[in-house]
Amino acid sequence: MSKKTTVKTLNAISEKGLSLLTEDYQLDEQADNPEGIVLRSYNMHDMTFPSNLKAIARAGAGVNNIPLDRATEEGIVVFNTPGANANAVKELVLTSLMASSRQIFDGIMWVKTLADQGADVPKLVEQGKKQFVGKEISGKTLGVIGLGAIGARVANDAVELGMDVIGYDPFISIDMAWNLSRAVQRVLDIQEVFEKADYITMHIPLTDDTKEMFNKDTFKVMKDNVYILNFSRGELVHDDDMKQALEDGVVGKYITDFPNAKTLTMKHAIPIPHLGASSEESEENCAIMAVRQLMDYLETGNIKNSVNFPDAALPYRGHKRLTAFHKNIPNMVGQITSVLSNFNLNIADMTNRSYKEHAYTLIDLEGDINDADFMGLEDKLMTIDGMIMTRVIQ
Ligand SMILES: NC(=O)C1=CN([C@@H]2O[C@H](COP(=O)(O)OP(=O)(O)OC[C@H]3O[C@@H](n4cnc5c(N)ncnc54)[C@H](O)[C@@H]3O)[C@@H](O)[C@H]2O)C=CC1
Ligand SMILES: O=C(O)CCC(=O)C(=O)O
Repeated sequence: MSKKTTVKTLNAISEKGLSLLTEDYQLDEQADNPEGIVLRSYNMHDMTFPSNLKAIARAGAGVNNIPLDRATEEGIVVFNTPGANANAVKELVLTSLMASSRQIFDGIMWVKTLADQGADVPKLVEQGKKQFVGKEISGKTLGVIGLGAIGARVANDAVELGMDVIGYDPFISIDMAWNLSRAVQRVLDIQEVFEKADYITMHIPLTDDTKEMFNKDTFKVMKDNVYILNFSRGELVHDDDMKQALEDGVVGKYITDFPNAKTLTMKHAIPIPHLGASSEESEENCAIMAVRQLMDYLETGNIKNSVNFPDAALPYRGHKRLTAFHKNIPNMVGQITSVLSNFNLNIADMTNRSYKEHAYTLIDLEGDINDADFMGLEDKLMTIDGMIMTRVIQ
């Protein structure tokens, strides 16, 4: 019996996805040395990668919880599931936008304080409700920073709700640009969003460039009483500056899906316990996509939706296949094919794709090849300068 491939989960992953793992796999939450890992927001930064680990599948969008550079250096592919939870996040953004604008959260908290007022409750409600007069969003300006899977959906639906929408994304993909409503006004300078918007929602990854993008300098430019929605990552906002801006009334409300000890005590902050992607549908979509991508890579070497390797695929026709991940430098393919010819192995098909400083080569080998024909092949390939990882799939 051939050895099963071990997959470990680091968070609760929907059964709809995990049940796709066939009998060739064993799912083991305690495994020390799995070939694949599936996770959601688990922080992997302090984790040493197991020696057998080949792939990490993030059931979700953000990958700031995974040490990408280290994974790349160790030849471990990292996947995410673009768009799979975007509708869930969009719905919660729009819910929060409307609910906060109508002071629903404050109103609910207040009305609960009347619990011991007996028959007077209806009268007190009618007297007290004037504290919670809100604003309609129709006709107001929404600034959307980041027009990817979530931002584009939020922008389009906000247009349908009667808002004037300004969008900023200097790196927008062609697909997203096509999907964007023509009523969304795209701007090239983020300052324009800060200056004009009554509500600002951010849908960007956390990177060195975006960290604390919302700070006292950017608050200075914004309209007084602007509402800020953060369903992206807590670290995009400078907490102390936000606290001050809320106290000064520069920011009217801060709705954040990423509570921490500071935001929980901020006046006018509305903390949500990271529920953006927590819908049944989104959890299933993400798990199914993550597990499929992981299995495809482990079984065929094909890559789709990686954040650190190039996407690459060859139709898998049962050939013995060699995969190699290496530096994107001249003559790597030449050196690989030369090693193959020294081993008397003939190429049936191949592809080579690059992403930034790295490249990935998939080679199908022709004919009936025995295990013995591969003896020493991977060791030899690993002696090529710039080679990071090789794998024979048989
Ligand atoms: N609250 C939650 O549960 C969830 C949070 N997220 C967060 O939302 C973020 C966005 O998710 P998606 O829309 O699915 O990702 P995406 O990759 O589809 O879109 C991100 C967009 O941000 C743009 N962008 C990057 N840097 C930018 C910058 N400096 N200024 C303006 N635009 C910039 C990119 O060009 C891209 O279009 C994720 O990175 C993650 O951190 C995602 C899913 C669930
Ligand atoms: O898995 C989750 O609940 C978090 C989703 C998220 O933050 C993301 O996809 O970036």
